[in-house]
Amino acid sequence: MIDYFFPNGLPPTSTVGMAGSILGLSMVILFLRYTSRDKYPYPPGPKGYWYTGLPSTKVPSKKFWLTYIEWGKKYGDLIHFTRFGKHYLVLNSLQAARDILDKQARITSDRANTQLDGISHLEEFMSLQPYSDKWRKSRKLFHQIFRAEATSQFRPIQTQQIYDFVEGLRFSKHTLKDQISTVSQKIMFAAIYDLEISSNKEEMPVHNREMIDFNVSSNSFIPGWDGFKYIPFIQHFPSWFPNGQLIAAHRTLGQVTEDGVNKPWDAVQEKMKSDGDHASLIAKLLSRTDPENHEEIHRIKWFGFTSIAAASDTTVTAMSTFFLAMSIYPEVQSKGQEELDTVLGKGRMPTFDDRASLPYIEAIFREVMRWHPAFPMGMAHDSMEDIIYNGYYIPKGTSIYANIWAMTHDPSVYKDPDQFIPERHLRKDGHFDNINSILAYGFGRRVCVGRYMANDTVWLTIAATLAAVKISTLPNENVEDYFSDGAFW
Ligand code: HEM
Repeated sequence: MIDYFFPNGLPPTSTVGMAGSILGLSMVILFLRYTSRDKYPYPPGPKGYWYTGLPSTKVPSKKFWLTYIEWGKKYGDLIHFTRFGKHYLVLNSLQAARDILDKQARITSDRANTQLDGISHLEEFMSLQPYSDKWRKSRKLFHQIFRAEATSQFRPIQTQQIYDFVEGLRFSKHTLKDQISTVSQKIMFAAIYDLEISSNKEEMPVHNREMIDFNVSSNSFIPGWDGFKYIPFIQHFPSWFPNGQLIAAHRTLGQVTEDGVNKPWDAVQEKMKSDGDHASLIAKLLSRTDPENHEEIHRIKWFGFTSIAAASDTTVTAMSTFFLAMSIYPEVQSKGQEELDTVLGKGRMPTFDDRASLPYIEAIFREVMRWHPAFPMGMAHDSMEDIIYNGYYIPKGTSIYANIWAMTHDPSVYKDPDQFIPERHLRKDGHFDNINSILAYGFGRRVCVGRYMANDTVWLTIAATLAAVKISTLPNENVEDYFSDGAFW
């Protein structure tokens, strides 16, 4: 009988002991989990049904960040709900975000990956990778390239492209939105691949656009909308099944992503063969990598497309926000232009070296980042352990969203938060808050790794545009149309 269970004889006592210990430990963990769960309630929030959780009709898809502010009036700064067994938590206050996402970053820096994300290759993007060795190695690579001291390498590219963009504002036949999107992508394609693109409608930038559009149209950034992905075996469900189109769309996205990664990569490989002087960032990274180190080469390949995808639309949103603000607040525009005229003299274009002498332009930049943060609710951080916070139980595996919008529009911190008031950032001592305090870049160990480059691009766009163009004279543009929904989507 015993032989039946252990055909190779009884296991050694140490193995039995170990198994016993593991069993015992598991029971203790289970016990602790249950006692934590029993002792501490989940944070308050709207209730749903067993398993399916909050119905999708109750999960807001438009201006969702505002809905959570409304819900906050009823439930408080922490709002909890479930969808298909997955726990979601929205943090409406900066204090809670600092406590949970910054101070406990060791256990709140995960990203959830599902079977569907594997189909669409989303798991290859550093921004979407779980908190793992794979992510750590990618993040290190990004950090080397985009850390504060290194981003000055991109300034010549940013300067040339932004000056050309400003020049084009006077006569270009393209819409403002296309011009902004083009310059944002031009900067990134030049910086990463040394590839010149002339329009956002070209094949390579379009792959990037399609990927972003997918994430936006599938509501990927909205707390709870990805709940269906956690249904077991969802990747095998037929297309007529609810959400079946989204499952099929993940397969299509897989192809888009592959093209997005491969096309510029192949173009760089060609250039490296045909042009001995080719010195793109990708080529430089490859030149110091062992050709047999396939893991590192794979990482560099995905570093390229991830940078393009992460940078383009976020930067576009910040730039567009600036144009919107200037068209609505002409007095702010005039003040910025006066400062430029006084400090630089009429007709001189600003450079990065002028930044410290232009406090009002700096204040406009800070206000742009506050007024319409590009990612109003950032990206979800998943918890890797159970957390007890302020007497509430946040289970392991909860997707935690910081409501950045709520924090940058907190009336107790910002008077008249919906108004665009650069003066609120000017202090008597002439100093500004550390650039890392800009909440639009997120939190903890997942904070935007490209923020120093983004600061440069957005700041120079503001300064150069105000130095050369009066925004109300843009040809037949109603800038507000670009923000039909309060942010770029
Ligand atoms: C105004 C422009 C930008 C804004 C507002 C912005 C905002 C953000 C936010 C909110 C996150 C998520 C942070 C979190 O999880 O807490 C993020 C992540 C990221 N951003 Fe940016 N971003 C901008 C530009 C850029 C640029 C220029 C790059 C260049 C490469 C970049 C690369 C990334 C990457 C790779 C991540 C993922 C980091 C990780 O998961 O470890 N971003 N960004």
